[in-house]
Amino acid sequence: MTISVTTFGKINLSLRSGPVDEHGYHPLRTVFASLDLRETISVTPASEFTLRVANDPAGLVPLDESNLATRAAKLLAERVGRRPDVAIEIVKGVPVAGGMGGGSADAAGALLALNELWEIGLHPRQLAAIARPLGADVPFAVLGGVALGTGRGDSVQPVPSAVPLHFALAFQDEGISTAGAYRAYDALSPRALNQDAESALLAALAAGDLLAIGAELHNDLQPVALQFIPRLAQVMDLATGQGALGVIVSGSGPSVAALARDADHAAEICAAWLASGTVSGARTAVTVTPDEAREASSATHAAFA
Ligand SMILES: C[C@](O)(CO)[C@H](O)COP(=O)(O)OP(=O)(O)OC[C@H]1O[C@@H](n2ccc(N)nc2=O)[C@H](O)[C@@H]1O
Ligand SMILES: Nc1ncnc2c1ncn2[C@@H]1O[C@H](COP(=O)(O)OP(=O)(O)OP(=O)(O)O)[C@@H](O)[C@H]1O
Repeated sequence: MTISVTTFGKINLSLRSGPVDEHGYHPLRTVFASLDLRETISVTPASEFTLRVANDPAGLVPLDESNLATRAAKLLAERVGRRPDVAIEIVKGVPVAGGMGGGSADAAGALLALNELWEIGLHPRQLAAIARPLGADVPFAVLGGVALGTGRGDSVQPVPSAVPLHFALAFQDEGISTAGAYRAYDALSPRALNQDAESALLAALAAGDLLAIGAELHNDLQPVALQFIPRLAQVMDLATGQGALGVIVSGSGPSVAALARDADHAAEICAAWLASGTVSGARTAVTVTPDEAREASSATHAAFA
């Protein structure tokens, strides 16, 4: 029997970070949103653990013990006291090292699929708690939707969002290491977190006010991404010139997200980017509702091999 689940890439509509703590992590307040960039994770009983990754032509995803889906499977097996005797297949849909949480989505997918296959019966909230040591973004990747992340970004509470948000996304060939981005951020001497800095964004999301949402998009890591890849400033200006309602670097970068009025407007921004030669790829994406995320992440099909 094979169990397949879909999990999603994300952007941070708002990301604010305080200075590094004694554990080398940064206290965050971030508003996550799942986008319809899909990772499919399939698990099948096997005599020993194996991992296959499809749709990664450049071979960027590690296949060793550092793979986040492998780590997730082994962590869950250990928690329930069994062998991780499973074959995992991942079909990538999120660009690797683009600041869009693809590896975290794979870890989340492995947890959700194995929870079904091994009939563990944990609630997604319990899986999100188990997921914390795998990475700060993994608890949100388990739950999906639109949510406020605090702590390291790993304490996640859903927030209301009234309308779908259409984005144009611009990708780059080179990646930015998340740890490297936070290290460079420290050199900017960040100040302590303001505890309600995202309240205007949350109000705009609840009201479905696209103009206000666009104006409130914010990323403290953006200056760092622009230092690493100065061309991103041009990419952002191009989207603004096309009438984007707001433009940000996604997470630790280097992907850029431009909020559009609707799907057609998002496609126009992508066309302008592709014509400019400043991006390695571009596509439109829309936010995924909590219901869609929940449905996709509970075993979508169980097929008998
Ligand atoms: C940039 C974001 O994607 C925004 O959601 C996340 O903050 C990063 O989440 P992630 O990739 O799951 O991060 P992890 O795998 O936990 O950590 C990678 C590295 O990022 C840095 N890190 C991450 C999260 C955080 N709150 N503070 C940090 O300083 C640490 O140096 C850590 O060694
Ligand atoms: N299953 C996986 N898929 C992709 N990358 C993985 C995976 N497991 C481990 N990695 C490693 O994690 C690194 C970051 O990959 P990922 O695509 O998750 O980046 P990201 O989207 O920038 O992450 P984030 O937004 O969470 O900071 C990759 O360079 C790769 O070495």
